[in-house]
Amino acid sequence: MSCLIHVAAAVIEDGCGAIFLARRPQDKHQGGLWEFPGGKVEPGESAEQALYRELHEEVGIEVLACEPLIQIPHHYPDKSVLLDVYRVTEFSGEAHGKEGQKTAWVSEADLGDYEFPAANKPILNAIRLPQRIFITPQAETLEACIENTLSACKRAPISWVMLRQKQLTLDEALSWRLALMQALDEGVEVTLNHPKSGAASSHLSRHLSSKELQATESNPDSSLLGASCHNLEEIETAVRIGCDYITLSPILPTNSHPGSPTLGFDAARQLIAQAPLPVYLLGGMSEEELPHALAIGAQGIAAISAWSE
Ligand SMILES: Nc1nc2c([nH]c(=O)n2[C@H]2C[C@H](O)[C@@H](COP(=O)(O)OP(=O)(O)OP(=O)(O)O)O2)c(=O)[nH]1
Ligand SMILES: [Mg+2]
Repeated sequence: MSCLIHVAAAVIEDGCGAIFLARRPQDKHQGGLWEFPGGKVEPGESAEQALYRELHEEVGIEVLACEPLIQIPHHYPDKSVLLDVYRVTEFSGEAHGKEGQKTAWVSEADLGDYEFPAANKPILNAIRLPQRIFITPQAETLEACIENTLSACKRAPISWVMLRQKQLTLDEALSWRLALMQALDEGVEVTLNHPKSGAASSHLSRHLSSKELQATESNPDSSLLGASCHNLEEIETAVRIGCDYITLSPILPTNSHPGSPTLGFDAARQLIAQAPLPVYLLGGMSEEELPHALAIGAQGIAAISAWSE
């Protein structure tokens, strides 16, 4: 860990859906690529202090409010960095390229048009992914599944649903997914968690069990891919095959697996620190646990019963 260069970087938001980017000078490491402004944490500084200083020096703003977004350890051939990324939600001053660098306010949807250093892929995922994943409880019928999901969406601002109905064939699961999408508000993502999902058409958001993860060579297309992980080895596999996010479980005891060993928040925190991708805590999670999950660096929580009656 000691050879990692600690860097504080900022996702500066204008409150209307745009994010401020700067272009790295040609002569610097990763030169010519777009970046989230920031720089190296100096000895004696906290990451947050470095963030405030760098944003004052590089883009001429004073940070008024920020929150941790994600930490990414990344190894380039020539150096290793630990990107400590914060969301800057309030600031004073007008952001501009104080050191002559090119800058742009870019809408979240257009971030994909910009070329970033390789370490930044997880930042882009952390920006676009929500804090909650609702996993559908096993349902006898499609109608019951829709009903369960709609009622969960009424209890919390859920914009991501994982359709997990292991009793269905792949074709049935695909048609349930379409029906579910039609029943939900526009913009709610439905990810398929099914043992045969690899055989479905590409461009489908999919979630792999840890067993399927072991059998997957790489992310074959650019669609959103996630995996269930329980330990560091599985996390490393998920990163290697190009997963966009993972769930980490079991965090706390659950009714569905009484007596099973759990990770707890401390082990989860240590695993998250080593995971260069957004992590959702799973197992015994509820709205009350969400702030705790965010505080240890998780992207959010995934749950079945948290938002059910
Ligand atoms: N600020 C920033 N750095 C990034 C991003 N992605 C990424 O890989 N990096 C890497 C590139 C550099 O190796 C390192 C940041 O160092 P830096 O060159 O910005 O450091 P600095 O502002 O303190 O400038 P200096 O010491 O070179 O004068 O982190 C990103 O999005 N933002
Ligand atoms: Mg910099």
